[in-house]
Amino acid sequence: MAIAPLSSSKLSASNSKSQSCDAVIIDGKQVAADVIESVKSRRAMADIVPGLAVILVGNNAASSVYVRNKSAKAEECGFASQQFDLPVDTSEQEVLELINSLNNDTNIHGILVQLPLPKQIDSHQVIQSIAPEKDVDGFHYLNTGKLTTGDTNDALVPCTPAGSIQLIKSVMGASELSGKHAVVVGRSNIVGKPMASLLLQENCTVTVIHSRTNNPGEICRQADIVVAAVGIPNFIKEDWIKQGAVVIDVGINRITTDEGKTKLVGDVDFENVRSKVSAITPVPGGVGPMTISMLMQNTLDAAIRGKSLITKES
Ligand SMILES: NC(=O)C1=CN([C@@H]2O[C@H](COP(=O)(O)OP(=O)(O)OC[C@H]3O[C@@H](n4cnc5c(N)ncnc54)[C@H](OP(=O)(O)O)[C@@H]3O)[C@@H](O)[C@H]2O)C=CC1
Ligand SMILES: Nc1nc(=O)c2c([nH]1)NC[C@@H]1CN(c3ccc(C(=O)N[C@@H](CCC(=O)O)C(=O)O)cc3)C=[N+]21
Repeated sequence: MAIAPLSSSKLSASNSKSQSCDAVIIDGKQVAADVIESVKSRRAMADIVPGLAVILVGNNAASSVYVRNKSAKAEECGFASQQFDLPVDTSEQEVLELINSLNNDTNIHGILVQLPLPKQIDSHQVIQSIAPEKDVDGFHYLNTGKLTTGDTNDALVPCTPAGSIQLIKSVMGASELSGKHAVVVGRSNIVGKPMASLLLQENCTVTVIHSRTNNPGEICRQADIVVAAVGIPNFIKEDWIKQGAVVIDVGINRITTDEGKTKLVGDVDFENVRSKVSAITPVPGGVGPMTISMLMQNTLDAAIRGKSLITKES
């Protein structure tokens, strides 16, 4: 197994293709750690303490783990992190009031509401109530609008797609990405759609597959780049993949093995697909750690922009 360290991150096309029998397993933990190092040094240079508020409603076990990981990483970066654990029966109004107070809190630069929310709360209303400049998930209309129009200079871009692009760029130069056929499997607002927008911006030819797509395997087989964000284990099979493709597995699925153990797997049949690809992300250790790193990057960017606005106004 070849692990791609960041030092060899810009593998050339010929390089990656010659490894088609021995795929590069993209080391998401390493790329994510490099992003964190850059966040730490930029934070120190800017001499600010970014404030990140993470709101968790209810006690979903997986969500609690993610939220704890986010808060721990924020502290490691020198941020002030505040975690709000609200009971499962919290009303929408109570969440909106909390967000309103965080929107007005000058020590808070980033607000994240962990999804999914309990059914009495309309997640759409909640997300749109976050001040766009503090929307570090990049889910507010202003940020999604900026992304789809290509106005990404001061947009907050959704963390998972932003991290996935960075992983693709760790094995493919920007010029190589241009003109490639990228197939995104999944069209959610948090992964599939923003992923397609980012790939378009990299001049890829983009196809999005969803649950109503006819002949998904046939389409996927044409892809130079496959991004899988479906939520179904082993959804992407070996015969869906073109020789030498780059495969990014966003899926996070908890399955029970024959031995009765819980295991984390992606959406790609990793063991059978890996022999065909030039590069592939593992689960765990692929996109997941990048999501958290990009959240830290977005929070720092939001804090730096907030500071420069205050300086300009004063
Ligand atoms: N690694 C990370 O950091 C993150 C991982 N995830 C993981 O990524 C996966 C996707 O998440 P998310 O986008 O939120 O999930 P959603 O459930 O919101 O979206 C799933 C998408 O897959 C499509 N889909 C479902 N079944 C099929 C099918 N049979 N054929 C083709 N397409 C299908 C759906 O199509 P349709 O729209 O037609 O229903 C939908 O667009 C999950 O495993 C999630 O846990 C999510 C966020 C971050
Ligand atoms: N508002 C909001 N923003 C999100 O970004 C968001 C969300 N809600 N709800 C849930 C999904 C899922 N998600 C993950 C983040 C990190 C890992 C991650 O770090 N995964 C590790 C493994 C962690 C483990 O062992 O469980 C890995 O893949 O290596 C996974 C999934 C963010 N999401």
